[in-house]
Amino acid sequence: MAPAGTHSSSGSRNSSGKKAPKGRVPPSFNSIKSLPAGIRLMESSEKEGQSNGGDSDYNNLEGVEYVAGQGEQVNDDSPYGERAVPVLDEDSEIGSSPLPSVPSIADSKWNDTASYAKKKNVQAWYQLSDGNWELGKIISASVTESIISLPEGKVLKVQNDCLLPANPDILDGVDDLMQLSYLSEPTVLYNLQYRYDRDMIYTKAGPVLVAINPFKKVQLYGNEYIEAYQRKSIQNPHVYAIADTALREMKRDEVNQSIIISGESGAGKTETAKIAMQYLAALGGGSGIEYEILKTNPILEAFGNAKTLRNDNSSRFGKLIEILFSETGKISGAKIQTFLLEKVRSSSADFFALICLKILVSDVTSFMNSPEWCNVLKVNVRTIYFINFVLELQLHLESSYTITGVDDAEQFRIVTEALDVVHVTKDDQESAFAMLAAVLWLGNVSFTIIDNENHVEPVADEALLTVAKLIGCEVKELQLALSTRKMKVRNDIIVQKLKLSQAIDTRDALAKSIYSCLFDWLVEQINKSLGVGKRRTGKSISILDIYGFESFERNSFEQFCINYANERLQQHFNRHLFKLEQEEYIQDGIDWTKVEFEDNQACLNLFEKKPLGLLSLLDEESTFPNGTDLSFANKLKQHLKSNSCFKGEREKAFTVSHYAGEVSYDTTGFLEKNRDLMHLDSVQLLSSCKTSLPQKFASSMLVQSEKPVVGPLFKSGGADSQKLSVAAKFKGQLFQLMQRLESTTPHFIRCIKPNNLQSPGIYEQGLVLQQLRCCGVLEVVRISRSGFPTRMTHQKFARRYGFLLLESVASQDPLSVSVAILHQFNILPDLYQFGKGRPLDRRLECLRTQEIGRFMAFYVFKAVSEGTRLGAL
Ligand SMILES: Nc1ncnc2c1ncn2[C@@H]1O[C@H](COP(=O)(O)OP(=O)(O)OP(=O)(O)O)[C@@H](O)[C@H]1O
Repeated sequence: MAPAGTHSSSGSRNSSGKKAPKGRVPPSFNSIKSLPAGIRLMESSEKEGQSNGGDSDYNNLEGVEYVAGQGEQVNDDSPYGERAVPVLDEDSEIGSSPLPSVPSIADSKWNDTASYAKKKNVQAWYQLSDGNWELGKIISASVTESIISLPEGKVLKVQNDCLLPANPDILDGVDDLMQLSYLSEPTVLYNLQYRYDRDMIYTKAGPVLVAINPFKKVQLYGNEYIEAYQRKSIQNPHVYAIADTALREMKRDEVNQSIIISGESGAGKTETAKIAMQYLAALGGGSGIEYEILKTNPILEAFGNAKTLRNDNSSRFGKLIEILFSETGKISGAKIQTFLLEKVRSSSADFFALICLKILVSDVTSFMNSPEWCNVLKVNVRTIYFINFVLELQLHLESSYTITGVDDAEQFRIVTEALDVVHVTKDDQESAFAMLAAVLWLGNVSFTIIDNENHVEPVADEALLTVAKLIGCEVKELQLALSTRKMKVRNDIIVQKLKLSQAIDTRDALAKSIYSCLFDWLVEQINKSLGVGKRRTGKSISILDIYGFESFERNSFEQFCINYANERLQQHFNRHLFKLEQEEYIQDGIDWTKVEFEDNQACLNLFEKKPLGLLSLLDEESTFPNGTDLSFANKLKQHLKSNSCFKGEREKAFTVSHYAGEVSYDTTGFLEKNRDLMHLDSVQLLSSCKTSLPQKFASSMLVQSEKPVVGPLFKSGGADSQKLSVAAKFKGQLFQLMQRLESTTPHFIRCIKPNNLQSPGIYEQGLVLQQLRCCGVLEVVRISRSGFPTRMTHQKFARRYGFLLLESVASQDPLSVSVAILHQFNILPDLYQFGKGRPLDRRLECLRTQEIGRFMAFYVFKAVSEGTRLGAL
């Protein structure tokens, strides 16, 4: 697998061979390819070769006919409302497509159909040497080879098994990938690109919503659209549609819901989460609390996001926001939980410095105009530019920290206004900004060597004095905390002087701790403001915005944690979409061929197994005072070499086979980041401060270290704070999260980044494909299509179609009515199946309706759609 972060940009603008869109078509309320609005394909005049299914007459579109009044049925049982399935003749070639799975080049059916293809001037996908797919026209074909012409006039002779069939033009840009007759990597890529080129950034992949980041404003949002989705006058895939379904299902089933948004950095997760929140706020609002909830976004973004190489506004934390509803369906409050704030990202404190800068100093203009703020923060524009963290940061990013197109002064105003809305008092705001300024100034604290053993002392300059003033401590105390460490030896306390590197580490650790405590404190303030306390009565919708799978050239502890979290989330995804689906069929006695899917349990075991899993071994090594990154790597190789998901690499590296591909980790810094030690001297310093926030931070650090914990505690150097390892804490949070998600009905949104330049209009095939593979989109379509995507209770089926029966069977039970309908219209038995009925949920349903609820499922996609059947009837 090519690493996502290092993927070579082999794609190009509109690089597929299909004709480029003629100008941009603004998205209209009716999607151009939501075919259910009454289009059906007539039988092709030429049916030859239909049995092998790969030989449709793509160019013959005269057969498209409009059939009135067939697109209005809403399928209440479908997770995302009405299915947008093309209405096709029962035996039309699209309906009878034989390709429910993603064929590899080797499985191509092309050989069988080449001669027909040639005769009908069929098009096919051909993979170029750069990995991109192009659409070629078959000029001539033999049993094994074809001659194809590519868009730029190139003519090639290729092996037939290097070609993949293309879909007929009528399927260009369909709303749901499930509708594609030929489902393969190029057809999926092309369909998504077709839509993306027309600003239709949302596409369904069965039950999953795929969202492609447009990197520009698209006309798809706002009240008009919200109302249209609420009224269901628009059926196009959208985040609003997902939020609407979640809201309806929460009310209907009285079950908590979750919207799980994933994707790699810059793919659009946070924006998507905000769009979902916007919809929920519009529909469930009224009390005013929704306004507060929306205002949490600028605050968390200001304090927790940073400009990175991949995203100008990258969230450096995972976030779960649970929106609570009253029994009447109105928003009553919310609760935010954050995960693994990335203060560990860099040992040189540059990331959190960047965050501070974003709030404090990127707002240069307003600082110039605001002497009061400068006074509060003890900074001015000139000094800011000379702060060490900033210089380090500029070097690190090789670019300026300023973000093009962002009005800093306006952003600063938005953040302070949002803090007002969530009831953070002006005094608290001032203290919070002072803490950020202290973090920045700490970066400027320098040291002089005072003896020939390289011991140091902080220089009592402007930086040191300002930090002391901002946090409210004596300068002397600060100097001591940064240059000495108290050690307990038997009953005596020994004061050890620090060497330069130790002092720098201590300084940076203090800065990081202040920053992360400040972030936690802010989240706590927000939760207090949004909390419903005992008033909580109804259900909730949780929105999870969490970093996706990461694979870079160099992968460290952060990628290790992030990818572990993604393994768990992938299992959740698998469980819900594949496993539960299959289990349901088995329970219902539905006869179906088991569809295989990648189960990632083996990889999770590699991480979680005790005592010989990656996490346990990491914690064990972190507790050894003499443990090093190298000894950790060696231990892994010693104990895990026979594990099929693990591979030892040279020196300090190892490779894990994740569901999304292999990732090699470099263990450099693993132990230090996992221990994340905070020296007691620094905690004591903060608790001795006269200002309230540092005192609060100190006590929360102490509480954390004193908490009874399950997992290893770190105690090194005698007097250091004992605490849970970062990995153990992360695992605990992840387990809690999974438990919470397990009790909800999930809705999945997969965000895709179309290019690494963060620019509109560029669609890099390779990059998109890589992400589609990583998030299992192709797999989910394959599995959903090969099952029974439409299910109805017998009652519903009988109610809906019973009137079509020639003889009145009103007195009969719903099952008999259903059977009669299917028999009357000679519906082929392989197109549907009757279920046995569900032991629990269906029985409850029965109790509710006082009817015998038995369950029936029938094929939709393999041959006909529900709409087609109506047409046929
Ligand atoms: N629906 C959208 N419409 C317009 N622009 C968008 C949309 N979604 C994302 N963007 C643009 O892409 C940028 C990155 O999106 P976002 O911050 O949501 O990514 P992310 O997946 O949350 O990244 P990270 O994991 O780094 O936080 C946004 O700042 C915005 O400019």
